Amino acid sequence: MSVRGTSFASFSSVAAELIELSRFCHERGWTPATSGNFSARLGDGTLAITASGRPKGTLGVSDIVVVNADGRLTGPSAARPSAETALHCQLYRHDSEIGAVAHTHSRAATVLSRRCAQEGYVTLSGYEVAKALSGMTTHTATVLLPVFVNTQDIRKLAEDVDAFMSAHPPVYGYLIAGHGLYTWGSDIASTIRHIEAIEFMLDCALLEGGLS
Ligand SMILES: CSC[C@@H](O)[C@@H](O)C(=O)COP(=O)(O)O
Ligand SMILES: [Zn+2]
Repeated sequence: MSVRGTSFASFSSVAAELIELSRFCHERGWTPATSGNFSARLGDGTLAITASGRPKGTLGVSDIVVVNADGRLTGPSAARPSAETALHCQLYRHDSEIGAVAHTHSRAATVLSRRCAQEGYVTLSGYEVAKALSGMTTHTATVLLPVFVNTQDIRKLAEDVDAFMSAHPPVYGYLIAGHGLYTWGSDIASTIRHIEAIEFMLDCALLEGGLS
């Protein structure tokens, strides 16, 4: 599928890739109702991001908006950027290698993040598919996903995520309790690989019924 192998040449090509990525996640049940949001870096330092409140299975190009590094619209638009734009901006600010970000509300991420909210992290250990994560070379490594308390204070959450990422690199993604998963990659192709791998491991962990 064309989601794999993205270049960040133009808004229209990035928008098409984001629409496809959104549909890909929606078809797998990872973005129920209008949940989830997706973004990618454009060549000029701005970001293309899904508009707020739109059903992620049927996005059109008018459902993708452009914001600057602070999350503000770069031009007139009938659509508002995602309510969680600040979480995307934090990631792009934190690491210049991040080229795309995906946020899902899958059943596994929702249940496991609630189950592990007290501990503050979900550990995914012993899964071969962990090697799909960039830089991960062995299934024996543990993927640790921090779990943050859910809040409507997105700016504060972004600060907390930033502090965690600075203190505990490398971070492949994070969970928000009862809410969902954020993950990212150097481009849309690696982001979709990461989200598939992490969602798969979360599904396995949910089936296995235990986590520490
Ligand atoms: C439909 S409830 C989910 C939202 O509150 C939010 O968490 C979400 O993921 C989507 O917000 P959005 O503003 O559409 O990007
Ligand atoms: Zn959300």
